[in-house]
Amino acid sequence: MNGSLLEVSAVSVTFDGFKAINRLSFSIGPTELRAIIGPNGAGKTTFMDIVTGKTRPDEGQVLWGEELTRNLVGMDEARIARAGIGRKFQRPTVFEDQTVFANLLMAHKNNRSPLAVLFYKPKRQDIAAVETLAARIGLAEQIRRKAGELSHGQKQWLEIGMLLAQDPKLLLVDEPAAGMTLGERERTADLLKEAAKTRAVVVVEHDMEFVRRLGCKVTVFHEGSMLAEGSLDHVTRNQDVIDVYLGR
Ligand SMILES: Nc1ncnc2c1ncn2[C@@H]1O[C@H](COP(=O)(O)OP(=O)(O)OP(=O)(O)O)[C@@H](O)[C@H]1O
Repeated sequence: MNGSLLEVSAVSVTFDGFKAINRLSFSIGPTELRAIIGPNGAGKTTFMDIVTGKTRPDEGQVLWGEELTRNLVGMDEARIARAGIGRKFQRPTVFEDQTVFANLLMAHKNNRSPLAVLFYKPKRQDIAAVETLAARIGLAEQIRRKAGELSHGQKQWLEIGMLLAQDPKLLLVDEPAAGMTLGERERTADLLKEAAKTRAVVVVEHDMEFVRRLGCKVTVFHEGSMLAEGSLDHVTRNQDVIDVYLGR
């Protein structure tokens, strides 16, 4: 065991002659929280697309598992999701007409059809698991409300909860703090920190105040490669990082 759960090594992707990812290497441990920052077009989304199987790299490996024995390159998105990689996109995608409880139950049963849940009678242990999860994501009091009535921040937590219900080993989260109030950002940071105690969590984020709140190692992407890595203070003192952010 070498301490990594995911190891991306020397991965490249070219779109119409443009190298969006250029010999990128990245690794994360099994219970680690990591923030990825970088200017627009640095390759952050493409990186997540590669890990989740949406985009196939032209070269390189994406090794996965506690012994890093599986190469995810060439596996389809559904298989990668089943292998334990969950992804949260920027916009919440919850079932607005269903309650918080029904949304979480659906995810807990790993059944994406709202109709199936309608005709399914949950067992007592499923109800207890969903209630525990609702409390974990700060929505215990909203459990009977329809998801469509929640605030933007609460919808984001609900979706994080739906992903946690499936117990992924790695959770990829795209700009969770966007559009949130300060209070919601604080709670989101706490939720992600808590989640990373039992799994790996990668957060792509532009909001530096939020990244500071996460208090984790930061990886800076630039032009499809890793430019710097370390604490937020360490990377923001790095001259290359300063130049990139100032556009020099
Ligand atoms: N399907 C595609 N076809 C062509 N070019 C693409 C495609 N996907 C991404 N790109 C290009 O690859 C580069 C990296 O894009 P990517 O979206 O990964 O960056 P990013 O770091 O996520 O940026 P942002 O912070 O703006 O979301 C960009 O120049 C983008 O225009």
